[in-house]
Amino acid sequence: MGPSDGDKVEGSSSGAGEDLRECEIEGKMEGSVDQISHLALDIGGSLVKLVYFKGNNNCSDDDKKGERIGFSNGSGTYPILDGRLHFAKFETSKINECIDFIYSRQLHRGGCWHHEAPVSENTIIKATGGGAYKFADLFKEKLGVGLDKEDEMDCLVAGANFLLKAVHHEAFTYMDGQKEFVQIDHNDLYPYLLVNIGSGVSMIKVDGDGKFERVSGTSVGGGTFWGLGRLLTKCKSFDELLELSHRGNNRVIDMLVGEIYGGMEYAKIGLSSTTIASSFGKAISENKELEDYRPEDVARSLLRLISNNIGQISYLTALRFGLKRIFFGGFFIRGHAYTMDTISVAVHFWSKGEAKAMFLRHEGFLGALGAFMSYEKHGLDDLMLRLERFPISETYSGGKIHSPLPGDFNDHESIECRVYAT
Ligand SMILES: Nc1ncnc2c1ncn2[C@@H]1O[C@H](COP(=O)(O)OP(=O)(O)O)[C@@H](O)[C@H]1O
Ligand SMILES: CC(C)(COP(=O)(O)O)[C@@H](O)C(=O)NCCC(=O)O
Repeated sequence: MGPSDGDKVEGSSSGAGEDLRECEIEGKMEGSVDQISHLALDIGGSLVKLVYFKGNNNCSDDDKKGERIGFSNGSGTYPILDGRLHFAKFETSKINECIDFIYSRQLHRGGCWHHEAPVSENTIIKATGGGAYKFADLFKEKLGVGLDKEDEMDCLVAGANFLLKAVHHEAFTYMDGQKEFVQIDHNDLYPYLLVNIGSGVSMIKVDGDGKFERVSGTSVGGGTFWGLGRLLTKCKSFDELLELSHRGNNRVIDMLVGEIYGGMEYAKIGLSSTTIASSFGKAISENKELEDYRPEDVARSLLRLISNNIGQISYLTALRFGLKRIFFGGFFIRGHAYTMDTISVAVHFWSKGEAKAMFLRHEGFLGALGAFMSYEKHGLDDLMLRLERFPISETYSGGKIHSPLPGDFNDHESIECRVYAT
Protein backbone atom coordinates (compact mmCIF):
# COMPACT_ATOMS: atom_id res chain seq x y z
CA MET A 1 0.00 0.00 0.00
CA GLY A 2 1.05 3.58 -0.33
CA PRO A 3 -0.02 7.11 -0.90
CA SER A 4 -2.91 7.79 -3.21
CA ASP A 5 -2.29 7.46 -6.88
CA GLY A 6 -3.40 10.99 -7.61
CA ASP A 7 -3.59 12.77 -10.91
CA LYS A 8 -0.58 12.79 -13.14
CA VAL A 9 1.77 15.69 -12.51
CA GLU A 10 3.27 17.24 -15.55
CA GLY A 11 6.60 18.98 -15.48
CA SER A 12 9.93 19.16 -17.16
CA SER A 13 13.13 17.45 -16.20
CA SER A 14 15.81 20.06 -16.01
CA GLY A 15 18.88 19.02 -17.84
CA ALA A 16 17.23 16.19 -19.73
CA GLY A 17 19.15 15.32 -22.84
CA GLU A 18 22.49 16.46 -21.42
CA ASP A 19 25.14 14.11 -20.20
CA LEU A 20 27.36 16.87 -19.02
CA ARG A 21 26.10 19.54 -16.76
CA GLU A 22 28.18 22.62 -16.36
CA CYS A 23 27.18 25.58 -14.31
CA GLU A 24 28.98 28.03 -12.16
CA ILE A 25 29.15 30.07 -8.97
CA GLU A 26 31.03 33.36 -9.05
CA GLY A 27 33.55 33.93 -6.33
CA LYS A 28 36.86 35.16 -5.05
CA MET A 29 39.86 33.16 -3.93
CA GLU A 30 42.71 34.43 -1.84
CA GLY A 31 46.08 32.95 -1.13
CA SER A 32 48.88 31.22 -2.92
CA VAL A 33 46.90 29.47 -5.60
CA ASP A 34 49.60 28.10 -7.86
CA GLN A 35 50.17 24.72 -6.33
CA ILE A 36 46.84 23.01 -6.25
CA SER A 37 44.20 22.44 -8.80
CA HIS A 38 41.19 23.91 -6.99
CA LEU A 39 39.29 21.04 -8.42
CA ALA A 40 37.30 18.55 -6.37
CA LEU A 41 35.61 15.36 -7.47
CA ASP A 42 32.83 13.13 -6.27
CA ILE A 43 33.20 9.85 -8.12
CA GLY A 44 30.03 7.90 -7.46
CA GLY A 45 28.62 4.61 -8.65
CA SER A 46 26.86 6.27 -11.57
CA LEU A 47 28.24 9.78 -12.07
CA VAL A 48 31.42 11.76 -11.57
CA LYS A 49 30.72 15.24 -10.28
CA LEU A 50 33.30 18.02 -10.61
CA VAL A 51 33.51 21.35 -8.84
CA TYR A 52 36.34 23.65 -9.85
CA PHE A 53 37.39 27.19 -9.31
CA LYS A 54 38.47 29.25 -12.27
CA GLY A 55 39.88 32.72 -11.79
CA ASN A 56 38.46 35.37 -14.09
CA ASN A 57 41.97 36.24 -15.20
CA ASN A 58 43.50 32.85 -14.64
CA CYS A 59 47.01 32.39 -15.90
CA SER A 60 47.54 35.86 -17.31
CA ASP A 61 50.67 37.71 -16.25
CA ASP A 62 48.38 40.37 -14.85
CA ASP A 63 46.77 37.76 -12.73
CA LYS A 64 50.08 36.66 -11.33
CA LYS A 65 51.24 40.19 -10.59
CA GLY A 66 48.45 42.53 -9.86
CA GLU A 67 44.89 41.41 -10.36
CA ARG A 68 44.66 39.82 -6.96
CA ILE A 69 43.44 42.21 -4.34
CA GLY A 70 45.14 42.37 -0.96
CA PHE A 71 43.30 40.74 1.92
CA SER A 72 44.34 40.72 5.53
CA ASN A 73 43.20 38.11 7.98
CA GLY A 74 45.22 39.37 10.92
CA SER A 75 48.22 37.11 10.35
CA GLY A 76 49.24 38.42 6.96
CA THR A 77 48.07 39.84 3.69
CA TYR A 78 46.90 37.43 1.08
CA PRO A 79 46.02 37.99 -2.53
CA ILE A 80 42.49 37.58 -3.79
CA LEU A 81 41.54 36.00 -7.06
CA ASP A 82 38.16 36.72 -8.56
CA GLY A 83 36.56 33.79 -10.21
CA ARG A 84 33.78 31.31 -10.42
CA LEU A 85 32.95 27.87 -9.16
CA HIS A 86 32.02 25.62 -12.04
CA PHE A 87 30.11 22.36 -11.90
CA ALA A 88 30.16 19.49 -14.34
CA LYS A 89 29.23 15.83 -14.41
CA PHE A 90 30.07 12.72 -16.40
CA GLU A 91 28.98 9.14 -16.35
CA THR A 92 31.35 7.10 -14.20
CA SER A 93 31.46 4.44 -16.90
CA LYS A 94 33.01 7.15 -19.11
CA ILE A 95 35.64 8.21 -16.59
CA ASN A 96 38.10 8.77 -19.43
CA GLU A 97 35.90 11.55 -20.82
CA CYS A 98 36.09 13.20 -17.43
CA ILE A 99 39.87 12.88 -17.36
CA ASP A 100 40.07 14.32 -20.89
CA PHE A 101 37.87 17.21 -19.78
CA ILE A 102 40.17 17.92 -16.83
CA TYR A 103 43.22 17.66 -19.05
CA SER A 104 41.81 19.82 -21.86
CA ARG A 105 41.12 22.61 -19.37
CA GLN A 106 44.23 21.87 -17.32
CA LEU A 107 42.07 21.87 -14.23
CA HIS A 108 44.56 19.74 -12.36
CA ARG A 109 47.04 22.59 -12.63
CA GLY A 110 44.74 25.53 -12.00
CA GLY A 111 43.70 25.93 -15.63
CA CYS A 112 47.15 27.01 -16.82
CA TRP A 113 48.62 25.61 -20.01
CA HIS A 114 51.64 27.84 -19.94
CA HIS A 115 53.07 26.87 -16.58
CA GLU A 116 56.54 25.66 -17.52
CA ALA A 117 56.84 23.26 -14.62
CA PRO A 118 55.40 19.79 -15.03
CA VAL A 119 52.64 18.76 -12.67
CA SER A 120 54.29 18.44 -9.31
CA GLU A 121 54.75 15.01 -7.79
CA ASN A 122 52.74 16.27 -4.87
CA THR A 123 49.81 17.72 -6.73
CA ILE A 124 46.60 16.39 -5.29
CA ILE A 125 42.95 16.67 -6.07
CA LYS A 126 40.37 16.34 -3.33
CA ALA A 127 38.07 13.47 -4.16
CA THR A 128 35.23 11.66 -2.50
CA GLY A 129 32.95 8.75 -3.38
CA GLY A 130 33.95 5.16 -4.04
CA GLY A 131 35.71 6.14 -7.26
CA ALA A 132 38.28 8.10 -5.28
CA TYR A 133 39.62 4.68 -4.29
CA LYS A 134 38.76 2.81 -7.46
CA PHE A 135 40.28 5.28 -9.92
CA ALA A 136 43.20 6.68 -7.91
CA ASP A 137 45.76 4.84 -10.05
CA LEU A 138 44.10 5.97 -13.28
CA PHE A 139 44.31 9.64 -12.26
CA LYS A 140 47.94 9.21 -11.30
CA GLU A 141 48.72 7.53 -14.59
CA LYS A 142 46.79 9.90 -16.87
CA LEU A 143 47.14 13.25 -15.11
CA GLY A 144 50.04 12.67 -12.75
CA VAL A 145 47.98 13.76 -9.76
CA GLY A 146 47.04 11.99 -6.57
CA LEU A 147 43.49 11.77 -5.28
CA ASP A 148 43.26 12.91 -1.69
CA LYS A 149 40.33 10.94 -0.33
CA GLU A 150 37.65 12.60 1.71
CA ASP A 151 34.88 10.70 3.45
CA GLU A 152 31.70 10.63 1.38
CA MET A 153 29.27 11.25 4.26
CA ASP A 154 31.42 14.12 5.59
CA CYS A 155 31.34 15.68 2.15
CA LEU A 156 27.60 15.24 1.62
CA VAL A 157 26.86 16.93 4.93
CA ALA A 158 29.38 19.74 4.38
CA GLY A 159 27.95 20.38 0.91
CA ALA A 160 24.36 20.36 2.14
CA ASN A 161 25.10 22.64 5.10
CA PHE A 162 26.96 25.06 2.87
CA LEU A 163 24.18 25.22 0.30
CA LEU A 164 21.46 25.56 2.91
CA LYS A 165 23.26 28.37 4.69
CA ALA A 166 24.96 30.21 1.88
CA VAL A 167 22.84 29.92 -1.20
CA HIS A 168 19.66 31.88 -1.21
CA HIS A 169 16.68 29.98 -2.61
CA GLU A 170 18.50 26.67 -2.45
CA ALA A 171 15.76 24.58 -0.82
CA PHE A 172 12.21 24.24 -2.00
CA THR A 173 9.12 22.14 -1.56
CA TYR A 174 7.29 20.62 -4.48
CA MET A 175 3.68 19.53 -4.28
CA ASP A 176 0.85 19.38 -6.82
CA GLY A 177 3.06 21.02 -9.41
CA GLN A 178 3.79 23.96 -7.11
CA LYS A 179 7.35 24.85 -6.24
CA GLU A 180 7.89 26.97 -3.15
CA PHE A 181 11.24 28.20 -1.95
CA VAL A 182 11.92 27.66 1.72
CA GLN A 183 13.39 30.39 3.87
CA ILE A 184 16.17 28.76 5.89
CA ASP A 185 16.67 30.11 9.38
CA HIS A 186 20.36 29.52 10.15
CA ASN A 187 19.60 29.32 13.83
CA ASP A 188 16.94 26.72 13.31
CA LEU A 189 18.39 24.48 10.63
CA TYR A 190 19.27 21.45 12.75
CA PRO A 191 18.43 18.71 13.17
CA TYR A 192 17.34 17.52 9.77
CA LEU A 193 17.41 14.33 7.76
CA LEU A 194 19.51 14.38 4.61
CA VAL A 195 18.47 11.76 2.09
CA ASN A 196 20.97 11.43 -0.70
CA ILE A 197 19.55 9.47 -3.61
CA GLY A 198 22.49 8.46 -5.74
CA SER A 199 23.01 4.96 -7.08
CA GLY A 200 21.98 3.81 -3.61
CA VAL A 201 20.41 5.88 -0.86
CA SER A 202 22.01 7.22 2.31
CA MET A 203 19.98 8.74 5.12
CA ILE A 204 21.91 11.01 7.43
CA LYS A 205 20.73 12.71 10.59
CA VAL A 206 22.46 16.09 10.60
CA ASP A 207 22.86 17.90 13.91
CA GLY A 208 25.33 20.61 12.99
CA ASP A 209 28.49 21.41 11.03
CA GLY A 210 30.38 18.12 10.94
CA LYS A 211 27.90 16.63 13.42
CA PHE A 212 25.95 13.84 11.86
CA GLU A 213 25.17 10.14 11.85
CA ARG A 214 24.28 7.95 8.89
CA VAL A 215 21.19 6.36 10.34
CA SER A 216 19.78 4.41 7.43
CA GLY A 217 20.01 3.61 3.78
CA THR A 218 18.53 1.50 1.06
CA SER A 219 19.93 -0.17 -2.01
CA VAL A 220 16.73 0.64 -3.90
CA GLY A 221 17.80 3.96 -5.35
CA GLY A 222 18.74 5.82 -8.51
CA GLY A 223 20.80 2.93 -9.81
CA THR A 224 17.79 0.66 -9.40
CA PHE A 225 15.57 3.00 -11.38
CA TRP A 226 18.08 3.43 -14.17
CA GLY A 227 19.23 -0.20 -14.18
CA LEU A 228 15.81 -1.84 -14.09
CA GLY A 229 14.40 0.84 -16.37
CA ARG A 230 17.08 0.21 -18.95
CA LEU A 231 16.42 -3.53 -18.92
CA LEU A 232 12.64 -3.14 -19.09
CA THR A 233 12.38 -0.33 -21.64
CA LYS A 234 15.60 -0.63 -23.67
CA CYS A 235 16.20 3.07 -23.11
CA LYS A 236 19.63 4.25 -24.11
CA SER A 237 20.04 7.00 -21.54
CA PHE A 238 18.75 8.06 -18.16
CA ASP A 239 17.22 11.16 -19.67
CA GLU A 240 15.36 9.11 -22.22
CA LEU A 241 13.95 7.01 -19.38
CA LEU A 242 12.84 10.14 -17.54
CA GLU A 243 11.25 11.49 -20.71
CA LEU A 244 9.40 8.23 -21.18
CA SER A 245 8.10 8.26 -17.62
CA HIS A 246 6.82 11.75 -18.25
CA ARG A 247 4.49 10.46 -20.93
CA GLY A 248 3.40 7.25 -19.21
CA ASN A 249 0.47 6.18 -17.05
CA ASN A 250 1.32 3.96 -14.09
CA ARG A 251 -2.27 2.81 -13.63
CA VAL A 252 -1.89 0.53 -16.62
CA ILE A 253 0.52 -1.64 -14.61
CA ASP A 254 0.05 -0.78 -10.94
CA MET A 255 -2.79 -2.53 -9.12
CA LEU A 256 -4.99 -0.04 -7.30
CA VAL A 257 -7.03 -0.64 -4.14
CA GLY A 258 -10.23 -0.06 -6.11
CA GLU A 259 -9.32 -2.82 -8.51
CA ILE A 260 -9.07 -5.28 -5.66
CA TYR A 261 -12.14 -3.95 -3.85
CA GLY A 262 -14.50 -3.79 -6.80
CA GLY A 263 -14.16 -0.06 -7.31
CA MET A 264 -14.53 0.73 -3.63
CA GLU A 265 -12.15 2.40 -1.24
CA TYR A 266 -10.98 0.66 1.91
CA ALA A 267 -11.92 3.51 4.18
CA LYS A 268 -11.52 1.62 7.41
CA ILE A 269 -7.75 1.53 7.01
CA GLY A 270 -7.54 4.85 5.21
CA LEU A 271 -7.02 3.68 1.66
CA SER A 272 -8.79 5.41 -1.20
CA SER A 273 -9.73 3.43 -4.28
CA THR A 274 -6.92 5.10 -6.23
CA THR A 275 -4.17 4.18 -3.78
CA ILE A 276 -1.59 1.86 -5.31
CA ALA A 277 -2.16 -1.48 -3.63
CA SER A 278 0.64 -3.21 -5.48
CA SER A 279 3.26 -1.62 -7.71
CA PHE A 280 3.44 -3.53 -11.00
CA GLY A 281 0.71 -5.75 -9.55
CA LYS A 282 -1.42 -5.80 -12.66
CA ALA A 283 1.34 -7.41 -14.64
CA ILE A 284 0.69 -10.72 -12.85
CA SER A 285 -3.04 -10.83 -13.38
CA GLU A 286 -3.10 -10.18 -17.06
CA ASN A 287 -2.02 -12.48 -19.77
CA LYS A 288 0.50 -10.04 -21.12
CA GLU A 289 4.21 -10.03 -21.85
CA LEU A 290 6.59 -7.13 -21.37
CA GLU A 291 6.21 -6.23 -25.06
CA ASP A 292 2.48 -5.72 -24.52
CA TYR A 293 3.13 -2.79 -22.19
CA ARG A 294 4.14 0.62 -23.41
CA PRO A 295 7.66 1.50 -22.22
CA GLU A 296 6.21 4.86 -21.13
CA ASP A 297 3.90 3.16 -18.64
CA VAL A 298 6.61 0.82 -17.39
CA ALA A 299 8.94 3.79 -16.82
CA ARG A 300 6.19 5.67 -15.02
CA SER A 301 5.37 2.77 -12.69
CA LEU A 302 9.01 2.20 -11.95
CA LEU A 303 9.67 5.84 -11.13
CA ARG A 304 6.60 5.82 -8.93
CA LEU A 305 7.67 2.65 -7.13
CA ILE A 306 11.19 3.84 -6.39
CA SER A 307 10.16 7.37 -5.38
CA ASN A 308 7.33 6.14 -3.15
CA ASN A 309 9.57 3.65 -1.47
CA ILE A 310 12.29 6.19 -0.77
CA GLY A 311 9.71 8.70 0.45
CA GLN A 312 8.25 6.13 2.82
CA ILE A 313 11.58 4.92 4.24
CA SER A 314 12.68 8.53 4.63
CA TYR A 315 9.58 9.37 6.59
CA LEU A 316 9.94 6.31 8.82
CA THR A 317 13.56 7.22 9.47
CA ALA A 318 12.62 10.82 10.26
CA LEU A 319 9.91 9.55 12.60
CA ARG A 320 12.39 7.29 14.36
CA PHE A 321 14.55 10.28 15.24
CA GLY A 322 11.81 12.86 15.66
CA LEU A 323 12.88 14.88 12.62
CA LYS A 324 10.38 17.09 10.85
CA ARG A 325 12.49 18.28 7.93
CA ILE A 326 13.81 16.02 5.23
CA PHE A 327 16.11 17.38 2.53
CA PHE A 328 16.53 15.26 -0.57
CA GLY A 329 19.67 15.39 -2.69
CA GLY A 330 21.39 13.21 -5.27
CA PHE A 331 21.13 13.11 -9.02
CA PHE A 332 18.24 10.66 -9.09
CA ILE A 333 15.93 13.59 -8.48
CA ARG A 334 17.22 15.59 -11.39
CA GLY A 335 14.75 18.39 -10.75
CA HIS A 336 12.11 16.08 -12.18
CA ALA A 337 8.59 17.16 -11.31
CA TYR A 338 7.01 13.74 -11.06
CA THR A 339 9.84 12.34 -8.93
CA MET A 340 9.67 15.24 -6.49
CA ASP A 341 5.91 15.17 -6.39
CA THR A 342 5.82 11.45 -5.67
CA ILE A 343 8.38 11.75 -2.86
CA SER A 344 6.53 14.73 -1.40
CA VAL A 345 3.18 12.98 -1.52
CA ALA A 346 4.68 9.89 0.12
CA VAL A 347 6.19 11.93 2.97
CA HIS A 348 2.97 13.89 3.37
CA PHE A 349 0.79 10.78 3.28
CA TRP A 350 2.79 8.74 5.76
CA SER A 351 3.43 11.62 8.16
CA LYS A 352 -0.20 12.78 7.91
CA GLY A 353 1.15 16.18 6.94
CA GLU A 354 3.59 16.40 9.87
CA ALA A 355 6.86 16.10 7.95
CA LYS A 356 8.02 18.04 4.93
CA ALA A 357 10.07 16.92 1.94
CA MET A 358 12.41 19.57 0.62
CA PHE A 359 14.65 19.51 -2.40
CA LEU A 360 17.93 21.19 -3.20
CA ARG A 361 18.61 23.00 -6.43
CA HIS A 362 22.22 21.78 -6.51
CA GLU A 363 20.96 18.32 -5.59
CA GLY A 364 23.72 16.28 -7.23
CA PHE A 365 26.75 18.32 -6.18
CA LEU A 366 26.64 18.00 -2.40
CA GLY A 367 29.56 15.58 -2.20
CA ALA A 368 31.71 17.41 -4.72
CA LEU A 369 31.10 20.74 -2.97
CA GLY A 370 31.95 19.16 0.36
CA ALA A 371 35.18 17.78 -1.10
CA PHE A 372 35.99 21.21 -2.52
CA MET A 373 35.47 22.79 0.85
CA SER A 374 37.70 20.23 2.51
CA TYR A 375 40.73 22.05 1.09
CA GLU A 376 39.98 24.32 4.01
CA LYS A 377 40.49 21.54 6.54
CA HIS A 378 43.74 20.34 5.07
CA GLY A 379 45.70 23.47 4.23
CA LEU A 380 48.36 22.78 1.66
CA ASP A 381 51.46 24.69 2.65
CA ASP A 382 49.93 27.95 3.78
CA LEU A 383 46.90 27.70 1.54
CA MET A 384 43.45 26.94 2.75
CA LEU A 385 40.35 27.37 0.72
CA ARG A 386 37.09 28.44 2.20
CA LEU A 387 33.65 29.28 0.98
CA GLU A 388 31.99 32.07 2.84
CA ARG A 389 28.99 30.92 4.77
CA PHE A 390 26.47 33.67 4.68
CA PRO A 391 23.71 34.67 2.30
CA ILE A 392 25.69 35.41 -0.78
CA SER A 393 23.29 37.76 -2.41
CA GLU A 394 23.39 40.05 0.59
CA THR A 395 27.10 40.14 1.21
CA TYR A 396 28.86 40.16 -2.12
CA SER A 397 28.73 43.68 -3.50
CA GLY A 398 26.65 43.71 -6.61
CA GLY A 399 26.11 40.04 -6.01
CA LYS A 400 22.92 38.40 -7.01
CA ILE A 401 21.75 35.02 -8.03
CA HIS A 402 21.87 34.70 -11.79
CA SER A 403 19.92 31.49 -11.82
CA PRO A 404 16.58 31.52 -13.55
CA LEU A 405 14.67 31.86 -10.31
CA PRO A 406 12.04 30.91 -9.50
CA GLY A 407 12.31 28.36 -12.26
CA ASP A 408 14.30 25.16 -12.44
CA PHE A 409 18.00 24.78 -12.01
CA ASN A 410 19.51 24.50 -15.45
CA ASP A 411 22.78 23.53 -16.99
CA HIS A 412 24.31 26.96 -17.21
CA GLU A 413 23.24 28.48 -13.97
CA SER A 414 25.57 30.94 -12.31
CA ILE A 415 25.44 31.95 -8.65
CA GLU A 416 27.65 34.65 -7.30
CA CYS A 417 29.56 33.99 -4.11
CA ARG A 418 32.94 34.60 -2.59
CA VAL A 419 35.54 31.87 -2.32
CA TYR A 420 38.79 32.58 -0.54
CA ALA A 421 41.70 31.08 1.26
CA THR A 422 43.19 32.21 4.52
N1 LIG B 1 23.02 11.27 -17.08
C1 LIG B 1 22.80 10.34 -16.14
N2 LIG B 1 23.33 9.12 -16.27
C2 LIG B 1 23.13 8.17 -15.34
N3 LIG B 1 22.37 8.36 -14.25
C3 LIG B 1 21.81 9.55 -14.05
C4 LIG B 1 22.00 10.60 -14.98
N4 LIG B 1 21.34 11.67 -14.50
C5 LIG B 1 20.77 11.31 -13.36
N5 LIG B 1 21.02 10.02 -13.07
C6 LIG B 1 20.50 9.33 -11.86
O1 LIG B 1 21.33 9.73 -10.82
C7 LIG B 1 21.84 8.59 -10.13
C8 LIG B 1 23.21 8.89 -9.64
O2 LIG B 1 23.14 9.96 -8.74
P1 LIG B 1 24.42 10.51 -8.01
O3 LIG B 1 23.94 11.44 -6.95
O4 LIG B 1 25.36 11.08 -9.00
O5 LIG B 1 24.98 9.19 -7.36
P2 LIG B 1 26.38 8.44 -7.47
O6 LIG B 1 27.26 9.23 -6.55
O7 LIG B 1 26.07 7.07 -6.96
O8 LIG B 1 26.84 8.43 -8.89
C9 LIG B 1 21.77 7.47 -11.13
O9 LIG B 1 21.71 6.22 -10.50
C10 LIG B 1 20.52 7.81 -11.90
O10 LIG B 1 19.39 7.37 -11.21
C1 LIG C 1 27.39 2.83 -0.73
C2 LIG C 1 26.87 4.23 -1.00
C3 LIG C 1 27.16 5.12 0.20
C4 LIG C 1 27.63 4.79 -2.21
O1 LIG C 1 27.13 6.08 -2.56
P1 LIG C 1 26.54 6.40 -4.07
O2 LIG C 1 27.64 6.16 -5.03
O3 LIG C 1 25.37 5.49 -4.30
O4 LIG C 1 26.13 7.84 -4.01
C5 LIG C 1 25.35 4.22 -1.32
O5 LIG C 1 25.13 3.54 -2.49
C6 LIG C 1 24.47 3.65 -0.21
O6 LIG C 1 24.33 4.21 0.82
N1 LIG C 1 23.81 2.50 -0.50
C7 LIG C 1 22.80 1.91 0.36
C8 LIG C 1 23.38 0.76 1.13
C9 LIG C 1 22.43 0.37 2.26
O7 LIG C 1 22.34 1.11 3.26
O8 LIG C 1 21.75 -0.63 2.13
